[in-house]
This record gives sequence, structure tokens and C-alpha cells, in this order.
Amino acid sequence: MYKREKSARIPLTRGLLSILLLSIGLVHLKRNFVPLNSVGNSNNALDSYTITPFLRNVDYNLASKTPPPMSFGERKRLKVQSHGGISSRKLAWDWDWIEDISSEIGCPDVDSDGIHADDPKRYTDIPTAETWNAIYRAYHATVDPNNELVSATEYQNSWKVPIEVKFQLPEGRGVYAKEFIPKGTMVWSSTSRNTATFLSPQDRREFIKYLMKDPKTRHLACDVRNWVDVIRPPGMKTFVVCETFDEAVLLNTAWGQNKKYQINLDSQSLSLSADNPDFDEYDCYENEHYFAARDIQAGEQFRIKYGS
Ligand SMILES: C[S@@+](CC[C@H](N)C(=O)[O-])C[C@H]1O[C@@H](n2cnc3c(N)ncnc32)[C@H](O)[C@@H]1O
Repeated sequence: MYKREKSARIPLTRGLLSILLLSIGLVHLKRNFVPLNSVGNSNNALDSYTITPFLRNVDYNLASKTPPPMSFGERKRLKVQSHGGISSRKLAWDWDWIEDISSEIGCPDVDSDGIHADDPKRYTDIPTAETWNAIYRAYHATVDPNNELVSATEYQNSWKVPIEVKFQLPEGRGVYAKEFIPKGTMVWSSTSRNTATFLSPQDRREFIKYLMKDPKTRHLACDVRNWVDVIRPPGMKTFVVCETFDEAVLLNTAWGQNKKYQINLDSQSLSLSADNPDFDEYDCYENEHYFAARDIQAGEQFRIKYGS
């Protein structure tokens, strides 16, 4: 009797368990079911700031890179020529657009009255390797992917001496020597690795817009809009927009404070050898290198002459 009762209860328990498992399965299936016609629907729940990085397949292993038959500079010149370059300096600066976008982002004007710590969007962030890499990614995601001018490949330390970036009023961020540097020491070099090239104002717009799309990089758009430079490669009629993506853009100058500061870095144009992958005779900064113009003490701020 006892045995029969027990054996009758087992199928009943099993049956209830199966019904329970089946119900759980159905609920799970319903939750995860995505109708096919909703795939790719732009009205889905994606945050409008979410961006799918469209990164070029860049060979980051530059150390093992065999020098290309043509130097970076030669390729750049051909590219600028085939592209038509940017016809005028005014167009290359594209100030109207930069001004528009600056007011749209709410960028404070760093040039009019210096940098203030109480500025709501103050330029006090000390960039880290992560900050620079976000900028490099935005650049690679927005320049023409067929452009074989892989400049500004990846953030790396371009300083030949130990440095520190600090914020100090009234100049804002600046670059400081961490050790004593004897006169004549090479301190920093501009190369195709740390300097981005934009062959059209549109590329630069896309780059800044890309930074603006992501809340994590939006504030960087204010910074990068100021770091731009425009050059005309030697022997060419058209212009190129250049932008260095490392601490060199944070170098202050000597003006202000009754000119009590002294320029302590000299800029010299010096070609690297043609078999160096960084070689670029049409470099945005014309192979600019900074040298200690005099002995520089540990803790002293580096200062360059602007516009030289
Ligand atoms: C290339 S940025 C240098 C980095 C800048 N300090 C920052 O934090 O972004 C140039 C700006 O730095 C500031 N600056 C540079 N040298 C200065 C000086 N001697 N006195 C005051 N401000 C200076 C000016 O606002 C200038 O427009």
C-alpha cells in the first residue's frame, strides 16, 4: 500500500516538474525573442550617443615595420597633390565652423583672458595615455580609411627627457622638466607618429564631431580645436591641417606676467634619415625638434616661442 502510494506520487511530481520547466522555458523564449523586422531599426533603444568605432586596421607594431619604398613625406605629398589639398589658409583654418561648434559645445575662450580655474568648463584636465588614445581613435575613425598616410598611429612618449604636466594659474596646464637638462639636449621631436594630418577641413570636422558624440570624449573637442596648425608643404600651393596629439600641445610661452618668463626651448628643423619610418620631409611641423636653449633646472617649466 505504502509502496503503491509512493509509486503513484512519483509520476505526478515528474509531471508537475515538467509543466514548471516548460513554463519557465516559454517565458524565457518570449523575453529574448526579437522580431526580425526590428533588427537595424534606428528607433531601437540605442542611446543616441552610442558610437560604433570604425577603426582602420592600423599596424601598431611600428618597431618591426620595414620602411616603405617611399617615405611618409613623399606619400603625403602625392596624396595632397592628388587630393587637391586645401586651397586657402582661411579655408584650412575654417574658423567660422570652429567658432560655431565652440559655442555649441560651450568652449571657454582660452585666448581672450587666459584660463580660469572657476571656468565651468575649465581646461584643467591633465591628459593621460587614455585621453590621448581616445583622440587617436577618433582621428583614425574619421579620416578616409583608404588613406595610407597612417600618421598619428598610437600615443607614445615622444619626450626624450622625463616630464610632468601640471596645472597652474594663470597659464593653465604646462609641461615641466622632472630632471636637470643640460643646454643643447634634444627634448621633443615632431614626427608622423605624434602628428595627425587632415587633408580636408571636412575630415577635421568629422574628427571633432566624433569626439562630441561620446559623452566620455565630448570635453576633448574644446581642447583639440585649439591645437590645430596649418602648413603649406614646401613647394606646394595648397595647405594641410596638422595637429599634434601629445603633451607638446600644452607647452606655454613667455608672454604675460610682464614677460618675466624666458623661452628655454629652441625649435630647430632637422630632417630624420629617409629610412626612418617617422621620416616626413613634409611634416606638419617640418621636422621640428625642441632643444634646451640653456641649462634647465628640475621643476622648471618648458617654454617655447609660439608661431616660429
Ligand atoms: C598651446 S596652449 C598651452 C596649454 C594651455 N596652458 C592649456 O592648458 O591648454 C596655449 C594657451 O596657453 C595659455 N598660455 C600660454 N602661455 C601663457 C603665458 N605665458 N601666460 C598666460 N597664458 C599662457 C594661453 O591661454 C594660450 O592660448
